[in-house]
Amino acid sequence: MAKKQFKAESKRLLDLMINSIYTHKEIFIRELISNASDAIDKSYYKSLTDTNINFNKDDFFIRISADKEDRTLTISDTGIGMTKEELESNLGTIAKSGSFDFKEKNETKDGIDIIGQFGVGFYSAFMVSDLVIVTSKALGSDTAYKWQSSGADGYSIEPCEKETTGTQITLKIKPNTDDNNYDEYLDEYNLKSLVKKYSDFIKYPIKMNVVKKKLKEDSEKEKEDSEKEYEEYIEDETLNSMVPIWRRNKSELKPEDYDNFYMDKHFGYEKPLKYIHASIEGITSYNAIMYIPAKAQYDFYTKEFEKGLELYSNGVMIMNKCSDLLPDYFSFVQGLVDSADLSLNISRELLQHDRQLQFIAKKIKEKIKSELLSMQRDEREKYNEFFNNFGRTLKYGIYQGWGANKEILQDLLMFYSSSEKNLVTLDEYISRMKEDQKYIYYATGDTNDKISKLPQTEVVLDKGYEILYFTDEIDEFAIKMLMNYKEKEFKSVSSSDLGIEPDEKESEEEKEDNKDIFNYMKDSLKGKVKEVRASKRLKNHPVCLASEGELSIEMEKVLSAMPDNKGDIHAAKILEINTSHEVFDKLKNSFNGDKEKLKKLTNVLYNQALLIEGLTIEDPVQYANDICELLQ
Ligand SMILES: Nc1ncnc2c1ncn2[C@@H]1O[C@H](COP(=O)(O)OP(=O)(O)OP(=O)(O)O)[C@@H](O)[C@H]1O
Repeated sequence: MAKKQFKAESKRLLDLMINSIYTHKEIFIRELISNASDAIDKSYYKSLTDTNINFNKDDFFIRISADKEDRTLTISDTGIGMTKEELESNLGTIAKSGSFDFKEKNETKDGIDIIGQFGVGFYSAFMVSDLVIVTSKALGSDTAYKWQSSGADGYSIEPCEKETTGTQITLKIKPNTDDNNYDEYLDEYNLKSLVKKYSDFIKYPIKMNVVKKKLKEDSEKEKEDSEKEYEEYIEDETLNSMVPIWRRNKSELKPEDYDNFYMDKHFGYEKPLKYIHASIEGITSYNAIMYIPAKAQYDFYTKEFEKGLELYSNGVMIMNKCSDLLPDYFSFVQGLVDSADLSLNISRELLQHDRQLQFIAKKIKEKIKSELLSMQRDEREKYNEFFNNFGRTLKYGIYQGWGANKEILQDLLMFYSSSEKNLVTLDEYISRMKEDQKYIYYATGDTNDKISKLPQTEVVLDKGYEILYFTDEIDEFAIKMLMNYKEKEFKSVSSSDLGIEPDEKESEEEKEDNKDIFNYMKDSLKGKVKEVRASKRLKNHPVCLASEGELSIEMEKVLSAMPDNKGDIHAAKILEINTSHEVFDKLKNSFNGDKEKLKKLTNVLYNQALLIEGLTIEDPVQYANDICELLQ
């Protein structure tokens, strides 16, 4: 029997494909099962238009069997089969997809769709086997044919015996190597779990004869457990569950069903906080089930974490983690998407630039947002829990996108409020703003408690304005990207211009009087502050720091803590002195009498202001010495 050569480019492609397209060899099983499922779809489809063909549901199935001794794995189906010519053209030419031809010729009816639209899947068989034998009998044909090939050297076709219509593919599994344990493709347990993993929702039964054990009849009652005897028997088991939960009607499903599915899929070990079920019919149709986990995954904040949703094409899993379906700021979402409309090209593993996929991703993003917003509105406790776990990810989303994600994310943000003593949304803040209030005020610090004691907050609180507490490092950076919310600008309580008129204005005369002393103090601090001036915000405290310009003191703190910090990032600091405080009288007296003492007082006050801000003192020894001397 003469061997035919694969078409020239096919030969190269075959080699490339076997060695590089698929990262996991085990997916060959998914490919062959989905081809089998397609072939059954085609039979079903023919039966819709040809009254001579009866489609009896029970006659259609896929069967897997493994023979360890022979090292063969066989996947057979009762689908449409292939004629000699089809074997030749479908399996002899890589990248010629028979499914695609079929689809072109026949309008899709009755929701039947065909998974394969690109012609490389079958060849994945060569990743695990060095001989592939396909015997096939086409629907309505009397003769069966055998196609066989051991890879790039070509293939042969000859007539053979086969009783039933359909296709049987036998793979001679490769011997084990140091790197690959091919035996696992002959192992019953492993095959079962691969089918579960990749093809659980194929709509036809995938059957396998499975060895089971039962108690021998006479061994049942009398004997002790250890003495009981078992016997093996064979059961024809259906390995897949066939109807995926996401294709079922929402009204049939209970919350427990979603929770169970979450656990079954090992998305997490705890009940999810929320499930989202989306069924979209349109130019691009898809079903999605997504979950907001109750807690961040154990590796969520590590480099190893991989975001993404499982991607199915018509019930066949084509990607374990499709990262293109989720923006980074929703990376905590878990779940899956199934669509029959994905135009798959080259490989099921290379989908990135697919337009349909981008469309689905956009819709999914909007759906997640609207579900989160309704949780925020109707289930505030739950939302708070969500936000405590994942709020930081949303804020990073605003920061990383340089504000581009503002529209989608800003309403999801929450901050602790000085007046509500709870997390509030920006919209809620705005709704409570006083008539004369120009800005959305915020204060930064390590904890809510520390912020509540900041001297800078006094004047804002005195005006009856609410303050948002920023305790996450990212907060102020994210807000800088937002710039404003509903046309209200954000303003740090430490900024030099608060937009609040003080009750008692410093008279021009006083200003002139104090100018010299403040200049002296500034000089004695040797460039550490940009200015020393009378504070308009302090009530009870003698001193505080304010900042001028884009970089705040809090941002300086965060940036200085970065590993690549060179110590050159400094906010423009202003030392504010409360001129109504008795400490100021001491400063004035020293200025007129003992300038050395004023230097010490200035250094102490400056360092106190640093401490209040949570900054470190540059020279603690000097600070301690100055205090000691002043006490003497
Ligand atoms: N079990 C089968 N029964 C009938 N025809 C089959 C079977 N397996 C493969 N074929 C035919 O061989 C063609 C090539 O298969 P192959 O898996 O390489 O590509 P495909 O299924 O079209 O696309 P995909 O890359 O998505 O699998 C198929 O389109 C189909 O016509």
